[in-house]
Amino acid sequence: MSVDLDHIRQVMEEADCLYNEQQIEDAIATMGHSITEKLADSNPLVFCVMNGGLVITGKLLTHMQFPLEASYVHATRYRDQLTGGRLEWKVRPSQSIKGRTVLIIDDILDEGHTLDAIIDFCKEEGAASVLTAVLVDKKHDRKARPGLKADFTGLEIEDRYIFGYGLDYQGYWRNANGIYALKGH
Ligand SMILES: O=P(O)(O)OC[C@H]1O[C@H](OP(=O)(O)OP(=O)(O)O)[C@H](O)[C@@H]1O
Ligand code: HPA
Repeated sequence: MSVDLDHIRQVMEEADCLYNEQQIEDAIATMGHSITEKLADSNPLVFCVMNGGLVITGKLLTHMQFPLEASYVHATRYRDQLTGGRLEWKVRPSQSIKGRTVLIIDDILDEGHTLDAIIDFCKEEGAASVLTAVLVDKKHDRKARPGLKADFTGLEIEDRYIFGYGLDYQGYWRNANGIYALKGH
């Protein structure tokens, strides 16, 4: 499918900025501090959830100055759509997670099916403990289970379709240096 770049540019021009770069960087630094307090002595295995987790993971890692191993998993359920479908695993963890403390980092906890599936997988593989960190938690009552929360959350956002800082609109604007809400959604 060909992409209309004029549309992609227009989406950014019309979007509402919910958080600017400084607000997000401050939230990431606070998350890094909390994660360090909790995990500094646990030799964790840290997984970025590709693709959306790319930006937050890279930035968060520089606030985690203790021994850890960093790697990635790739799971997707939105595939350029505005609503989620079935979770598809593209890359599962390549190293053994048995007995390890695992930290999963993603851009967003929306309905939470993605994180839940990755948590279940890590537990089935014998992880000693599984913690989660997300840049944003979307406020609504459609969570995969009541009260679902990440262990570390950067920012809360209203119930709109958002992009920037790893989050995409039709595969674009993961590189936007703020968190933006799509006009009309
Ligand atoms: O909480 P949920 O409702 O499950 O949604 C959150 C997931 O959706 C997005 O991934 P997506 O499937 O769009 O793939 P992407 O990371 O490649 O954008 C996002 O990066 C999270 O992984
Ligand atoms: O609001 C969103 N924006 C981009 N990707 C997403 N994946 C789940 N929710 C969202």
